[in-house]
Amino acid sequence: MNHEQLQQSMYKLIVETSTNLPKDVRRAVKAAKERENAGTRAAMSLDTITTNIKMADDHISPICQDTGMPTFKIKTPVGVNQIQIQKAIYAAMEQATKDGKLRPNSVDSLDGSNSGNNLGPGTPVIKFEQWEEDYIDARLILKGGGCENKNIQYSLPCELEGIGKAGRDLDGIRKCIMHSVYQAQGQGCSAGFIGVGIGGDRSSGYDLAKAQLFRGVDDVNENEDLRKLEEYVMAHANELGIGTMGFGGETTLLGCKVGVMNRLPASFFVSVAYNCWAYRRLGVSVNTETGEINEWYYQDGEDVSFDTVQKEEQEVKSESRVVTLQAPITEEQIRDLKVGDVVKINGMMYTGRDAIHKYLSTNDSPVDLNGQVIYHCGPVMLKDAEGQWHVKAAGPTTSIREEPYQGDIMKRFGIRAVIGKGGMGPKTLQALGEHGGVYLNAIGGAAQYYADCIKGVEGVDLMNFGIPEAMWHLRVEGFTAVVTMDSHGNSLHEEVNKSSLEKLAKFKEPVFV
Ligand SMILES: O=C(O)C[C@H](O)C(=O)O
Ligand code: SF4
Repeated sequence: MNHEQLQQSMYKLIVETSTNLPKDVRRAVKAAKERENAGTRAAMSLDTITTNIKMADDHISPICQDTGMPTFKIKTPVGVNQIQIQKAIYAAMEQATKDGKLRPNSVDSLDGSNSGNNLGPGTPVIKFEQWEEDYIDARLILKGGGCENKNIQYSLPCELEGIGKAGRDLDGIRKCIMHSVYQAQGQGCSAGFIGVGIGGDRSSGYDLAKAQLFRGVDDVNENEDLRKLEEYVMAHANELGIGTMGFGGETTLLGCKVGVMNRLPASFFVSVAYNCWAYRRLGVSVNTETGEINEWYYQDGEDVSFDTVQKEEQEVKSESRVVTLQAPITEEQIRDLKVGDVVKINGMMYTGRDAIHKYLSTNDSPVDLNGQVIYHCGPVMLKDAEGQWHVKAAGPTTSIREEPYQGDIMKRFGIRAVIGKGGMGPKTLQALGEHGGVYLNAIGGAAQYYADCIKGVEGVDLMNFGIPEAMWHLRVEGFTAVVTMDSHGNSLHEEVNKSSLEKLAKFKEPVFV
């Protein structure tokens, strides 16, 4: 096989997957957008999401800053050298990382160091299979860490919060799936897609769940029971009212695919793989002799374009109060904000995620954070020939991971605003009240949209933590986010969690008997 051409084909697969959302996913996002009422938070969020999808397309830049776990599924004719394919994938991964199409995302689990090139033990995941066709089928999914954290595995029988007892039958499975959507809330960047695996052991069950994510969004399950189950979940999960980003709304789930395999007599697992709206998976068929791409998968049908609503127009339609703030921000300005307000930030903000929060809990800050804004974000960055850094993608990361540290750090350093996604817990809410702070929710996955608001990179600290974990000093203009936790004890996340739990309880009665 032509090795250079094969590497080129794998590079194309990686770049397209990272930057161009497949058509079946676009159709689902578009349908969701049409269901939401104009002016609501859900509609505004979906506008940001569709604008972001278009920007990623236009700039050939990552849809979301989180490259996720690159997972390849490759089928090869008997006799094709799989080691050669593996080498081509490694080289292509390295190149795509250098070109800013992927974030360096492979981290040593023990010492926290980032390999820098997306290669390392277990990264990327490549699964080979042989088949009797005469071409190579290569598929790739980039599944982000935030949604991966919302995967869940049930062991039946069990007792589930809200929806009650789940037995070892189809109805028990139904309950697990409904519960899985509830427990994800908005933290996996809803509206999401789920792949469900029934049976297997703990690892093959999850594999089966993830394999479902390679099915087309519009395909119909051939197994009659599973088809009914998928249709039931699609009809009812949206009644939970979790909505885009957990802001409430009509659409919580965009797809549900269920697979089944045998199990052991003693075990009955239901494994759910949750994928965010930024459902980046594509596939190609490759000629075994030339290494060239013959065909792309998941791209059937007409182009799905999103009408580009200008940011300004969105505000006019929105019912929310819009407040512009210049950092550093005063306590008085923060105390004036209420849940539901839309805030536009100008000035500086500082990124900080897992490593920075842990560091700040026992060390001094490298910069004066008094009155400043912390952004839970691990961006994709590129350095030019002059040594200047540029932001290639910069959406928020899941904030709840910082819950153990956030309140103390805000108080100790005088931080006034924290921007992230998915919300934070009671400890932070209490600290916001005591100290005079606010939590702002940015739209998860909208990495191009936010990168566009960043007008300059003025410095960086703690680069030893690696690019995603370092503290980047960003100058922003019109960085827009919604107040979802305020200094008056209100939390939209708490409200949506509570109301969706009540709605979940409505699905307690048996359906599949
Ligand atoms: O790692 C990130 O940048 C984001 C992550 O995928 C998340 O959803 O929290
Ligand atoms: S930030 Fe959201 S959209 Fe991006 S990978 Fe994480 S869960 Fe997915």
